Amino acid sequence: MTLSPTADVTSLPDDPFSVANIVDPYPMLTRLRENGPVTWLEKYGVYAVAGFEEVYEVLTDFETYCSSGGLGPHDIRKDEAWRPPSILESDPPTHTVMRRALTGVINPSTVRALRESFTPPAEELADELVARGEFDVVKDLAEKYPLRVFPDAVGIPEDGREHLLPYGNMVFNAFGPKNEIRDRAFANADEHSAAIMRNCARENLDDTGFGARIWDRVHDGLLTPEQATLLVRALLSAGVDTTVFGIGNTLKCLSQSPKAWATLHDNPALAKFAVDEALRLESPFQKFHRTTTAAGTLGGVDIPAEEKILLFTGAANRDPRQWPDNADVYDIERQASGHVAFGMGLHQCVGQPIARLEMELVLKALATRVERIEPAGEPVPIVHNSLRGFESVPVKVTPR
Ligand SMILES: O=C(O)c1ccc(-c2ccccn2)cc1
Repeated sequence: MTLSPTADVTSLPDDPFSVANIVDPYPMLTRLRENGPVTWLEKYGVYAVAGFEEVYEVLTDFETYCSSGGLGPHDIRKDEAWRPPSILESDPPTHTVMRRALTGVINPSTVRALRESFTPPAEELADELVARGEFDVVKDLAEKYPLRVFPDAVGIPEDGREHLLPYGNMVFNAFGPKNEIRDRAFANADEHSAAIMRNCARENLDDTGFGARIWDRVHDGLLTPEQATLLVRALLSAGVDTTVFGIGNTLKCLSQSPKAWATLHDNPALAKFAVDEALRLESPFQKFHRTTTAAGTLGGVDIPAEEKILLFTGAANRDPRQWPDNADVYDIERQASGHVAFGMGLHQCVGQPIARLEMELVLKALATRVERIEPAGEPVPIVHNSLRGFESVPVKVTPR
């Protein structure tokens, strides 16, 4: 039951899940930020939060704004969840043991060990594509590279990997309303889910990957078999689509900024800054929900308990109050760190070091081989309920 909004919140009729607002979200996001700290979205009966300060407050106050209601617009504790909840849809104390297990397996030191095996595929792909001179950043690189390295790092079999992108597409579209976009993603849901769940079982995981390391924590009593299964599912849910979009969005920004590419080409060590600025400007993960556990106020606006808050992390990352000089412009020299593209606080992305390694290696492989990159056609945005990315980003490259 959705209570009517309290007196001091203003309403907007905008539909953040309309095709128009997905294809070009930024005018609407500016309207939301300028409308005030919290906006009542009449169409969905949720409170929209788009300013950096308020988004940051919601992300870091996990007690008032909980995750166990799920990241979609309906509370999964009241409506049927489409799949058993896992670490993403959990709060302390349940969350604590799963997070401890996962960070024991995936952390800067275990990810550093991946650099050696993650580098050759990036360089082979870069060699191939630079030789071609013209290619599609998304179809020929962003959708290929993560699938060359990440499934092996988790330790899943070759068989069934074609379900990874479609499954991630379901997971992330499920953070939006039950609309056509979500329905299309769920067209072959059972087939994708069955294939992914098979690869979460210990017997289907090789002995060297992240999956087996998670299962080790069952043998030492930290996790139940159900928790281990769901943590491997978390890796397979979250570890592909987001990095595909991260690579695509970063190269889309760079292909449209000759100055930025020249700076990166002259100093490939700037790859990290090029990535952070792209994740700020075109955040792959644009929006998702939290649920209030008690009545409170946010930015001076009263919000009742058990209400859904729609967090626009993509809008927060473009807040001019946080990035004063031209927040809407790609500037590789900008100090973009501090953005919320990987979330913030308790649920901050565990896979962040893996995603960063993948994006850094792809950028360095291209930056050392390519003198100039330029658009060879208009990028085509993907129509998606929570992720921002492109179907295609055609480019033309001039070898060094
Ligand atoms: O526990 C899961 O299944 C799960 C965990 C994390 C995510 C996620 C969401 C947004 C960005 C990156 N990761 C999705 C699913």
